[in-house]
Amino acid sequence: MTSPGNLATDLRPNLSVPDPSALSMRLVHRAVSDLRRGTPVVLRGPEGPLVVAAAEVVGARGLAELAEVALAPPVLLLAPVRAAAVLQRPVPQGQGAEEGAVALRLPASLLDPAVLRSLADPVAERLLPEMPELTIIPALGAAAIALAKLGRLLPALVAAPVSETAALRLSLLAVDQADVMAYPHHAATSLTRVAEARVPLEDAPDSRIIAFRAADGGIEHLAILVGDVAALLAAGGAPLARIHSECFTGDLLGSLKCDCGPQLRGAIAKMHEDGAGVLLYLAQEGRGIGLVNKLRAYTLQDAGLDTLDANRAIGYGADERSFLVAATMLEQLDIPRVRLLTNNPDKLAGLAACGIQVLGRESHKFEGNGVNDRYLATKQDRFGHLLA
Ligand SMILES: Nc1nc2c(ncn2[C@@H]2O[C@H](COP(=O)(O)OP(=O)(O)OP(=O)(O)O)[C@@H](O)[C@H]2O)c(=O)[nH]1
Ligand SMILES: [Zn+2]
Repeated sequence: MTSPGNLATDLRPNLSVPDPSALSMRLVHRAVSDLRRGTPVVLRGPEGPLVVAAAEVVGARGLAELAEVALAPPVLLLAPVRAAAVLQRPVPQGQGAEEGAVALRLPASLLDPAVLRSLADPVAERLLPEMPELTIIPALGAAAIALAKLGRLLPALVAAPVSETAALRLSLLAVDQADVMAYPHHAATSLTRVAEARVPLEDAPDSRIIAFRAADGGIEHLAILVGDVAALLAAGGAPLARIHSECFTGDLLGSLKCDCGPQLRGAIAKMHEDGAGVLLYLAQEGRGIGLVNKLRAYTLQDAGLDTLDANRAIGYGADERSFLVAATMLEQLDIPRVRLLTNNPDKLAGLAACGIQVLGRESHKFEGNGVNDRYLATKQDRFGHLLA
């Protein structure tokens, strides 16, 4: 008979076989959680370690911890567009603009949570009394901005060179810059199916929902399978597919500001009419900037910016999504070829680049409603969305 001790030994994973991606993902995921709660973290890179804290959420305690371990006065890392807005002048080439982060020297009087929030947030009241000087920390700055974006925080961080020994004394987490940059790829390729169920839908009674979770334990992505996709593929066909990024306002509340609600329901209805199809419902709210930032972007749109410039003004790219998530899900669903319902050329190119055969495109357009007309026009004029 096997004793409980032996059984435990048999089930123990072989820790002598390293799984670097699992370890690095775990660290990055923890670092993101720390940043979100205002705790500083250490970022290791070729230029030496930096301690960073998110300007949006850091409080007096976080700033005191940062000061305790810093080897030099802190700077504020900002995305170039935000830095230019704070300085009220363009950030010249060679000053971090092309590296993804610009560092502003922070006089001690500005090391205050409310002032930092106002520097980070284009929607907040401007509290900056004087113009700070520009300094540059190129590569590590870019990784810090990337870490804040992973946490869907405003990409603005207080940062300073750090003594790792001092950081260890305060139990601050340390993470490698390369791991931060590799994280999205690892998360997308580590998705596995975790649950599924038959869920009859109003527009497609023969539907199943399948949930996928990444190895980091982050938010799940969903696939909605309509009809018998496997049978269609076995007969040599290519099913309709829709990559739909989550939109709380449009999908759930019927917001008039976008076309997501009609696109979601419309795609499912089309798949039912067509006999089968797959809709990938991706946890990439607001083109990957998150709901909180999308609300900020909406406020900027009310002040006159379009949907693209509003994203940039808060320090994010126009579209932060990666469609590797969608390709991994299709692969796991054994769907190697699709006809894509979309007007977005990036989705076609993104899927094809990840090895999915995109055998055709079906236009997926809905009439404007009077409120979303400018949004739809911007998608066409500035994102290059296809006309028909
Ligand atoms: N940041 C930001 N995101 C928005 C805005 N309006 C809608 N979104 C998001 O855009 C995403 C919807 O885009 P998709 O439905 O994938 O469509 P698309 O990229 O326009 O391409 P199509 O396939 O042609 O529809 C959702 O995540 C929405 O939350 C906005 O003004 N700002
Ligand atoms: Zn929407």
